[in-house]
Parts: sequence; C-alpha cells; structure tokens
Amino acid sequence: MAANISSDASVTSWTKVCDRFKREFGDDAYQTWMRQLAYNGIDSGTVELSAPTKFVRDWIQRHYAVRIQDFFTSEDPKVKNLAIRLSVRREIKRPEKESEEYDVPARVAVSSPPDEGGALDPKYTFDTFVVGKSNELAYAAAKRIAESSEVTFNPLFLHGGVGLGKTHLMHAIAWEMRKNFPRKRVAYISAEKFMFEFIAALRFKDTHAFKQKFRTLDLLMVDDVQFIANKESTQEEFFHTFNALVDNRCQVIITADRSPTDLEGIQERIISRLGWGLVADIHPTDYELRLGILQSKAEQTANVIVPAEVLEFLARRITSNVRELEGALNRVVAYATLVGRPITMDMTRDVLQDLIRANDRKLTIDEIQRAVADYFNLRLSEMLSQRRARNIARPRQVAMYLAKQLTSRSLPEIGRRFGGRDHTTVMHAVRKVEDLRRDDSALDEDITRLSRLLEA
Ligand SMILES: Nc1ncnc2c1ncn2[C@@H]1O[C@H](COP(=O)(O)OP(=O)(O)OP(=O)(O)O)[C@@H](O)[C@H]1O
Repeated sequence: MAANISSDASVTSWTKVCDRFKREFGDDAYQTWMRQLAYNGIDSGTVELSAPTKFVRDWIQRHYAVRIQDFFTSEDPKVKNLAIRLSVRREIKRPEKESEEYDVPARVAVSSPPDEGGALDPKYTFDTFVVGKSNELAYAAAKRIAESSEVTFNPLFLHGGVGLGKTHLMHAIAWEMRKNFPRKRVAYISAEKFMFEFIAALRFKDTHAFKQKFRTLDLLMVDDVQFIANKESTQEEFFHTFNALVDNRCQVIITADRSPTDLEGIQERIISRLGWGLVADIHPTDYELRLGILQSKAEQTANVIVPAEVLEFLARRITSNVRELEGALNRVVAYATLVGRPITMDMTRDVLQDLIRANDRKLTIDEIQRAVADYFNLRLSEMLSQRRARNIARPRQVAMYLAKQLTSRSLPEIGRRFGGRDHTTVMHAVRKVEDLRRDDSALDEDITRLSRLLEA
C-alpha cells in the first residue's frame, strides 16, 4: 500500500481524472465502474487504486485502465503506471457456488426486460445485408428462422471472426420476426448482459423473476457467448435457461467468435448442446463480397459520389473485417464532406494511410506459388519441379517474378523456395518476365490480374 502519498495535490488530480472519465465515458459508466474505485495515492510514478472485487477490477482493467492512466499522466507527467488492487472485501452472503462473479455494481437493474426489439439497430436488416459465399449459409439459416413458424433446427449457432456480420444478422432476424409474427416474444441479449442480469438477480435474491423473464420467450438470441467462458455460475444458469427454452420448442440463436468445439472455458455439456442444431460459420469476406458491401453502403450515402475505383481500392486493401471496411468508407466520405471536395484516389490514400498500412499483410512465397499454379492450371509440385516444358517453365518464371515484386525476399531465398534453384535463375526469370510484359499483352494482363488477386 502506498504510504504518505495522498497529498492534497494528488487528490485534486483524482477528482479531475474522475471528471474527465465522466466526460469521455458518460455518467452511467462513471457510476457503474469508476465510482467503485478508491484512490490510494501515487507512489514512485504508480497510481494506486483499489477495486471492491476482482470482477470490477478486471473489467476496469480491460476497458478503462489505459484511459484512466492517460488522464493521470496529463495531470501529472511523472505518472507512468496504474495499479488496481483488490480492496479488503466486505463479507457478503454468497449463493451456492463460490465464484468471482457475484459482486456487481448496485446499479445493474434486475427487473429490466431483455431487449425485446427495443434496442435494435434499424440499419441491421436483411435488406442491408449483402450475401456472398462466405456468409450464405448463415444468411439462409437466419432467413429461415425469421420466416417460419416452425422450429427446424435448434439452436442456430453462428460463429465467425469480429466484425463479420453476426450481430447484424441477429438484429435482422428480430426485425423480420416482428413483422411476420408480431405476437411472438423475441429477445436479443449479449452474453455479457445476460451475465450482469443474472448476477444482479442473485444479489437481489430475485432469480425467480430472472428465470421467468427468459423462459417465457419464443426466440432468444444470445450474442458473443464466448463472454461467459470461465464464469461457472452464469454458465450453469445459461445451461438451464437453454434447456428449458429448447424443451419448450422456443428457438435459440447463439453467436460466438469461434465454433462450439473451439470455445474454451465453457462446460463440455454446454458445448455439446450448442452443436446440436445448425452450426453456421461466417468466413472472412472475399474481394467480391467486400466490393458488394461497399457499393451497397455507398448507395446509402446521400449527396456524396464515391468513384468505383475508390470502392475497388478499399475492397482490395481493407481486408480485415467489414466493420473496418465500413469505417474506412465513412472516414473518406466524412472528410470529403467536410472539406467540400469530391472523393478521389489521392484523397482516399491520404485519409486512410494508417488503416492501409495496418492492413498490409505479408504475402508469402508459398501463397504466390499456389495462386500462380492455380491460375495456370498446374499442380504445385509441377511448378517446383525441374521440368522445363514451356507450359510449366513460364508460370514458374511468373511466380518467381511476383515473388520478387511482392515480397521482400532475396533472390537466393526465392531460388531456394523454387526447388533449390540458383539466384541467377531467379534473376533471369525476373528479367525475362519484364521483357515479356512489354511485348506480350495477354501475359501482361495475366500478371496484372494475379497481382491484384494476391494483393486483394
Ligand atoms: N454481409 C454484410 N452486409 C452488410 N453489412 C455487413 C455485412 N457484414 C457485416 N456488416 C456490417 O459490418 C459491421 C460489423 O458487423 P457486426 O457488428 O454484425 O459484426 P459481428 O460479427 O457481430 O462482430 P463482433 O464479433 O465484433 O460483435 C456492421 O455495421 C454490419 O452492418
């Protein structure tokens, strides 16, 4: 514990930090989280705070600690670290299971109903969801649930990486259900909120109301179920809720960032149940889908024309996820609107410098070899062989050329990766292809297309 460190000046800093927190994150976050912290002072450049429970501490650590430290540093540049310790616990009566989850901020409402459509985002509908190879199964399953009065598969488990449209699809189902079956009780809740409500119910000894609320639904959607990993008692309740709903022929839809079998820290029996119905994976987007999504978003952007080459450029370069892709388009549109100039390629590159750099992925020689072999209908083994037939040697030279152009590998290294060839062979291939590109427009086009594919 820091000694003699809570001087008047540092207490004033704490007050200012609290004010800044409130301004940046709002009063709710302040009341729920920040107010739970006690300020102990600053010791050798480390701010010492204490939290009443591990849960609160971890939450603040994960969501707010970086900003809290920034606020302190801007008050006092000598602050270099932030330590949040657990304060001495007051005793509370615990439910059956020992778990870190029980202490919750008193403000979490016990009686609030699940979001029965109320908090749904009006932009997330089936109409605004662009379908491609990577998400067609998830889309079809979502549509089926929203349109049919029968439960055909239960649960629907949607999984995929961040920002690929899982939440969008859930909201779309809720909207559509509202339209098709207005009397059905549909609830959408994040697993995080489910946990909060459950903990609050325990705290206020109101688990009966909690159970009632969830077990009388026609459709329950739980987003980001990975959140309840290692939260034993929440899992317990989730499992019972889930079973009760399925037994009542109520549709359950779950999303997660990975497949049921890859979920860690979730009880085996839950994992096995999650896999009972339909498991639909949303894969990362391909170029065509990214372009389709951008075109659709650009059409919804009033008053600003986004040139096709800008959309193509974004679809090629921002590959991480749809949320980032959307963000990139929004940034360019906002900039153009602000400065009152039409959107151009130069402007786009300029505005998105950081994002483009972050998305620049390292292409490997192996990827190039596979792509070229595919493109020219060869087997990879043929490409790497010693055969000199023109239909094999030429693609091999093209692949070496692309490896030189698109990676930072040295000539000897590229040679080694092409069946142990000498660096002079690679040099010869690069020059040969450069010459051919000038004279052979068909080959030139092939190479342009291949580069695009590889860089997309
Ligand atoms: N196929 C699509 N068509 C149109 N918009 C999409 C599509 N996929 C994703 N989006 C948009 O991308 C953004 C991120 O999607 P969403 O929030 O649904 O992702 P998520 O998979 O739930 O991510 P997370 O795991 O981070 O919660 C949203 O604005 C959504 O509308």
